[in-house]
Amino acid sequence: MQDFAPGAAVESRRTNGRTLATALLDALKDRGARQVFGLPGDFVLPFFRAVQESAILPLYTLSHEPSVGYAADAAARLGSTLGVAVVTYGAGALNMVNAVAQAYAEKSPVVVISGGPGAEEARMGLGLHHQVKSLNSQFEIFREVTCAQAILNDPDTAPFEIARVLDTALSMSRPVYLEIPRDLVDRPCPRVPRLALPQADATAARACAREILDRLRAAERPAILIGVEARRYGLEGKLAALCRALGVPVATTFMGRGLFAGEILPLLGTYLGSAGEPDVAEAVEGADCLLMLGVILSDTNFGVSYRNIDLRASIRAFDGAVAFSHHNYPGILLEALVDALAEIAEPIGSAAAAPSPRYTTGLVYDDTPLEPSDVATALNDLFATSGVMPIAADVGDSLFVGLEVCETDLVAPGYYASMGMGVPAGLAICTATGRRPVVLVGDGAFQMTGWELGNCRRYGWAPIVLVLNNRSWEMLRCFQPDQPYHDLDDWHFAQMAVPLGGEGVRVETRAQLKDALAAAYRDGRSFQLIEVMLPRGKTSRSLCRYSAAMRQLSVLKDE
Ligand SMILES: Cc1ncc(Cc2c([C@H](C)O)sc(CCOP(=O)(O)OP(=O)(O)O)c2C)c(N)n1
Ligand SMILES: [Mg+2]
Repeated sequence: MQDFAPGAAVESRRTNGRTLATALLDALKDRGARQVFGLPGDFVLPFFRAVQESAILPLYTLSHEPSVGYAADAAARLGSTLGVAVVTYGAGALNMVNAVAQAYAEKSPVVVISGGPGAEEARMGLGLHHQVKSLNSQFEIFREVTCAQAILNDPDTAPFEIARVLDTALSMSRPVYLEIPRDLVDRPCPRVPRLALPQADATAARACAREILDRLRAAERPAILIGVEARRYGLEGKLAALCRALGVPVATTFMGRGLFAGEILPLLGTYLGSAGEPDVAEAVEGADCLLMLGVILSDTNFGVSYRNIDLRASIRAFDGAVAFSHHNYPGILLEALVDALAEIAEPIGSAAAAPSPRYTTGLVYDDTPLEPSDVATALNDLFATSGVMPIAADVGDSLFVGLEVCETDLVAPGYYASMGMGVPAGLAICTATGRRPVVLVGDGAFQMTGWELGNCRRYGWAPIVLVLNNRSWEMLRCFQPDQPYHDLDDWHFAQMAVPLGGEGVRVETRAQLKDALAAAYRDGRSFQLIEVMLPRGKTSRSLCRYSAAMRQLSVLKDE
């Protein structure tokens, strides 16, 4: 049982008119949540009413629960804070499991709040609508994709359960699950206490930092690889300063793409193994001491390299521990380690703040038919003159086109890689940052959640949405070229934009794309859908290299 901050017990006897619902909403806001995404149902209507009437957090509803989960996940990533998804019991919550699984795999602190059966109806002994097997089935399903869970069925313990679950979401940076019985929503409830957060062991962090620096100093070719925890724990500024002080070359992982936008540090670029820039691969794979900070050891981060990284010569700080080749330091939070390293940092290498990695610009204005990488070049040209915009990229070639756009904030599921996040994440960027995003999404992924654009008008959202329409599941065709089921029909998405409340245009040439982007940038009154027609069988340079490397690797493994 975790300790509570002093005075928590005293506070617990005063409710000050708070209810279980408003105590939960206050606790979410106190811990950094900025909005609630949701889709109601009868089990959660009482809680929805409390969200609406209390106005503690703004409420945005979307049209399908996977999108609610993706939007809450994106809001969490963008703000390095809690994202909130409120859904009904059964049909709603279980519809969102995949999005929450993605948040778990990619370390995003989404708070799932599901309405649940009240005590009386639970005792009726009848199967309830939306119930699957037992009344606890949903709780058990979410246990597998979250790091902490609670059913708030006891108002006396509810404040402490809420504190335990929310503070675990923040410290682990992973999703959590709260079920709120619909007959308890308005029950009086004291303020949710602040837990006494686990104190970082500064002595251990300093000892670990000294050992790391000794190893980096002793190495001939040290390198640093930084992953998503840098964003999840809001450490990009501290890490950029540390890397400048050390003078060691830095790369980000595939999932860490978009980190350090606007920061100055010796950043080589994104490590993509043999599918990326050779000099970046050489620096990472050839390092005789690779310091990995906040990196998920996944196939998408490391799976495409001819040379396996020598993990025995690497040091990995992840999930609150630091692993060396033959020993570990448990209980070292990343921020405590970065602070300890910064205390003793000195120049080890001579890698100066590198010029920003190379990105293609100068798309020729002519009638040449478009290819996927032209989209990145056109965006780089736009950003060079108008300033960068945050990007949400879906899975398919749009994920790889996003790699070819210059450094900017990027939300993309680069590891769990579920389709459907692009448009909902773009809508979340509108609410979480107040900035106008660019969404990169393929036609297949747009068929899944693109319709959420129909919610833009009532909330005043105006994303620029680039639908890469190759009438194909093209990324799958890269892996399996000879099947007709990768061919999709032409859905003419641009023609659907106006009925959904936006503007749409179909483009086929480089000149048409440049004109459409310029017009979309000028028109912030509604969402702007640009349907980019692309040939089947053509992919971006990055996806082409990635799939070639995957094929080459599978050939090598078969030999
Ligand atoms: C929810 C979901 N379903 C299926 C997949 C498998 C899958 C891909 C990955 C490998 O798992 S890439 C891809 C095709 C994407 O098509 P589209 O959006 O049109 O993009 P593009 O044509 O650029 O490929 C699928 C179906 C997935 N990642 N996520
Ligand atoms: Mg496609």
